[in-house]
Amino acid sequence: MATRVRPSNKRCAVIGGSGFLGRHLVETLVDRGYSVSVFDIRQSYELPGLTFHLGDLCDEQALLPALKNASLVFHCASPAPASDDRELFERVNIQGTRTVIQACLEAGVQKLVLTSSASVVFEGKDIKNGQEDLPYAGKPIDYYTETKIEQEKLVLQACDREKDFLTVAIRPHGIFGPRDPQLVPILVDTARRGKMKFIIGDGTNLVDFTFVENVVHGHILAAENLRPNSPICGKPYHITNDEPVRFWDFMSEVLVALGYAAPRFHLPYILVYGLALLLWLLSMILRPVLSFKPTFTPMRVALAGTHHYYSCDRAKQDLGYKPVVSLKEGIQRTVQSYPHLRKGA
Ligand SMILES: NC(=O)C1=CN([C@@H]2O[C@H](COP(=O)(O)OP(=O)(O)OC[C@H]3O[C@@H](n4cnc5c(N)ncnc54)[C@H](O)[C@@H]3O)[C@@H](O)[C@H]2O)C=CC1
Ligand SMILES: CC(C)=CCC[C@@H](C)[C@H]1CC[C@H]2C3=C(CC[C@]12C)[C@@]1(C)CCC(=O)C[C@@H]1CC3
Repeated sequence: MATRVRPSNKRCAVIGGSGFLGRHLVETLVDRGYSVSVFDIRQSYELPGLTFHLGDLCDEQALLPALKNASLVFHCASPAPASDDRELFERVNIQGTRTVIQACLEAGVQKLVLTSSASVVFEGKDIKNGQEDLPYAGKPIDYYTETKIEQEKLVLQACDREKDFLTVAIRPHGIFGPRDPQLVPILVDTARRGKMKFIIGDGTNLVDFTFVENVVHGHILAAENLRPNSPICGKPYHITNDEPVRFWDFMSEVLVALGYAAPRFHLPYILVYGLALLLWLLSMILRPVLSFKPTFTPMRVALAGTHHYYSCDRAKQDLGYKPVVSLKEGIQRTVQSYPHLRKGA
């Protein structure tokens, strides 16, 4: 009879480990003595002792070698929200996540931690101190959100104590930090093109921005607390900095620290949202003949002009979560890591 090697509980795999969050997670896991294998469609760095497996997560045969002997898998791969490619999101976030679950079951993985998103409940309307029991967005604003909802449902529903397969979802919001390819680069690009002069709405809307190391901390706590008798099985958890801040204050602080002017003039939210919707419709209609990606998408305008901050009381209670880096320190460390994005650089 073939003997099944019992996976070590310090052996894990990170799907999407070449990405912004994935790489920070991998580095922390290695520091904490985990043996890590990375699965991604690209390799963005090297680290001693780390095994890289290149492949598409939609391909189970490519995934299986990366999951071999791992008791724990983190799934933090997704196409970038800016791609706005419906087919790609459906293939990777929905079909691909089914494949990840199937591969985990086949490889004897015991725990799966998904990086979901707090945006799964966001429909463009204010959310103040939102709890995890808010319903999923009935009318998600973009395909990214639509497929993140389905992805989270798939992973949480797959939690099965009988099969010795436990799952949990982490819902971060507005991740920022060194090497982030999205937040600071988009902001600086917008400023360099002279488009960061306006505040959408009255500028008082509160939002969560979460330093990447806090998100990593939340993921590892979830993994280490995921046991058959624990209350966290099959549940989602908000992970934020627990310091909601005005969206426009945060943007201004980063801009000014990098040498750019803070936005000053106000535009009515409804007007900008309407324009963004029109532009988006136009880009859809013209897609067969002309491809252009508007900076001001309805989702971005909604994120910039509404309240969206979340309670992480559930994570504090069930996971013992507490942010490890304050917003102030997170902003300082982030700004210092982008010398090439300073004005004049
Ligand atoms: N950045 C943010 O503010 C937030 C991110 N999230 C979630 O966190 C996760 C990580 O996001 P980031 O690190 O910001 O993104 P990222 O784009 O830096 O990393 C995603 C990684 O997934 C990989 N990937 C994409 N498609 C793949 C495929 N078919 N097969 C294998 N690998 C594939 C990419 O190559 C990339 O390395 C995602 O699931 C995202 O939805 C959730 C909330 C906020
Ligand atoms: C809180 C949260 C979920 C942030 C996610 C990151 C991005 C969605 C934002 C990072 C930079 C932001 C930004 C805008 C929208 C949202 C971001 C892309 C604008 C395009 C909004 C309209 C403007 O006036 C310019 C902004 C540039 C930066």
